[in-house]
Amino acid sequence: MKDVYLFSGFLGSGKTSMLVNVLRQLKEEGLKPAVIMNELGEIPFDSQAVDEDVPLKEILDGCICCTGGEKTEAQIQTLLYEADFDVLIIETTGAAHPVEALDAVYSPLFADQLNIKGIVTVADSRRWLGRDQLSPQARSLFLEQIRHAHLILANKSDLLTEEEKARVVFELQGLNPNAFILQTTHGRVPLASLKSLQATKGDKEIQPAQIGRHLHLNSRVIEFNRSFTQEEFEEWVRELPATVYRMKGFVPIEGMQYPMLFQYAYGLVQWIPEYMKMPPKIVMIGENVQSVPVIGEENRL
Ligand SMILES: Nc1nc2c(ncn2[C@@H]2O[C@H](COP(=O)(O)OP(=O)(O)OP(=O)(O)O)[C@@H](O)[C@H]2O)c(=O)[nH]1
Repeated sequence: MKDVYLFSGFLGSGKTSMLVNVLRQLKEEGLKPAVIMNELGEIPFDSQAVDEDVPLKEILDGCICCTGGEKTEAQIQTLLYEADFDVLIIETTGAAHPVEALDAVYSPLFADQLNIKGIVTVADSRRWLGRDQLSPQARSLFLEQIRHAHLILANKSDLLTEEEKARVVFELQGLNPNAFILQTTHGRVPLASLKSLQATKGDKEIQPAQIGRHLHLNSRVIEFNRSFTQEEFEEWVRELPATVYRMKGFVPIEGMQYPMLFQYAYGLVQWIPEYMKMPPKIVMIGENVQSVPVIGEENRL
């Protein structure tokens, strides 16, 4: 039997950071992991985080209504057929309801080959404290991801005071009294905590809330035809509406040879120099992102 973990969590909470960390630990133990990754947006950005020797299937989808169970089921089938692995990790998009994804894994097609260990939800601790700023639909999704988890990471704890950390754990435990909660930074979860999970059969009966269908999340690819200073770019980011939840990609910055890797999640911007020429574009994910004014577009009018 192959162990299966489902990684869930709101946009930008730290799922890919956790994935990278867990893959490393699995390899150190001599286990062979495989990954299924569903991403919103047309740029296969997160898959770069997975080493080439790890079998990987990805769905790049702009529309969350289409990232449903059938595709996951087909991906699992292909992996079982093509690849040799011991542990399967399924990273859902930050817009997915974890139980819908779990449903696909419980398919009778491979019930005798997969041992479903459980849902691990990464929560951005700061976003948890600021969850009232989310639209009601986005907040419901965030809460559902926590409610159905078997293990919760209260991630980004480096950004909180001791008092805030205690509050986050207390509140998360209140919402999901059955899950084990860990305070983490950069998704660093000990492999032993994952291994000790065993999803209860009762989860199969949970009716998916289908929240994703009502949450009008969309993604937009923004291409740049000029360079910016970091300051002007960050000023644009600061003025964006709160319904822009996530951005990632490559931005041409004045004085830098190649576009810099840029990440944005819940008010935090991260820049990392790139040593290869990556395409100067980012993906923006949120609600109604089509109407958001974009930096640099004034030149094209
Ligand atoms: N300060 C801080 N930043 C973090 C932590 N974990 C992740 N980040 C940053 O948060 C951003 C998003 O992290 P990812 O791991 O890509 O999040 P994700 O959930 O995979 O994102 P999506 O797949 O786009 O939903 C990146 O810029 C990370 O470097 C943490 O514990 N502390």
